[in-house]
Amino acid sequence: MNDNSIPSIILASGSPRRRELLSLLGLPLEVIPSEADESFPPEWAPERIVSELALRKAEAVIPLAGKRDAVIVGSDTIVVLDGRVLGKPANEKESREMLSALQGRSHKVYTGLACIRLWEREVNAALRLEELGTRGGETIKLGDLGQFSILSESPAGTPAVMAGYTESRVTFRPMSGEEIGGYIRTGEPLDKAGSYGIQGIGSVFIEKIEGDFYSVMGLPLNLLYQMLLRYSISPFNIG
Ligand SMILES: Cc1cn([C@H]2C[C@H](O)[C@@H](COP(=O)(O)OP(=O)(O)OP(=O)(O)O)O2)c(=O)[nH]c1=O
Repeated sequence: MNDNSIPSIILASGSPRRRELLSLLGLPLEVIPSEADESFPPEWAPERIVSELALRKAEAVIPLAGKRDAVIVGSDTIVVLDGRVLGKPANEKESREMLSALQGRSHKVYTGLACIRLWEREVNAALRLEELGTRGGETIKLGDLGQFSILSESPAGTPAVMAGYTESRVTFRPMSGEEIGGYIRTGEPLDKAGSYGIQGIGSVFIEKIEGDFYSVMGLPLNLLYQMLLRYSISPFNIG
């Protein structure tokens, strides 16, 4: 297989971190940021929030992607502490509150991932928008890291839409008020779920991580790899 026969991966995200991580796979890559609605009902479980938001982000890019051979990838990350969902902080005050709550203890990070296969030729274009409502297909577990489900299939049996999540646990060491203030002044926390970046200077506050580093950073490459294999796309077929 050469580069031309591999469908483009379209990353439905404005996140530079997700782009950086996805580019590690070495597959043909494009970015189309998604404008999807990211609200959710309060009763949703974390697994559902991130899976559905990842799918919504990917769906929103379908009309922009056009008709061609491609896979749209959407992702979403939340931090959960004592059952409370921490998204991105609205301002420095919220950032300080989040970091004060996270320091000296463990929390969970959930990252959702969704893939939608697009086909150029109508005959194979099984994906119709109404199919996206289909639920309840095969579910594949990835040990205790997470799982993904195949949500619809093409007539040829090719999985068209997949969505899933990973779950990791991150433990912060205790932080002083000065450390929290100093960290906020670096600007790193402001565009990140939970107000920290495990991949940046925030790493100095991390005591340990149980789970997947790249999931905490925003894109589970291991989960994505498993999904892409279902489309017969592998980074190891290149060259
Ligand atoms: C916990 C944590 C989150 N994050 C980031 C990943 C995500 O970019 C962000 C969570 O917000 P998201 O809403 O998941 O993503 P986004 O708005 O940045 O990008 P898009 O919706 O366009 O895909 O927080 C880190 O970079 N490091 C971390 O350690």
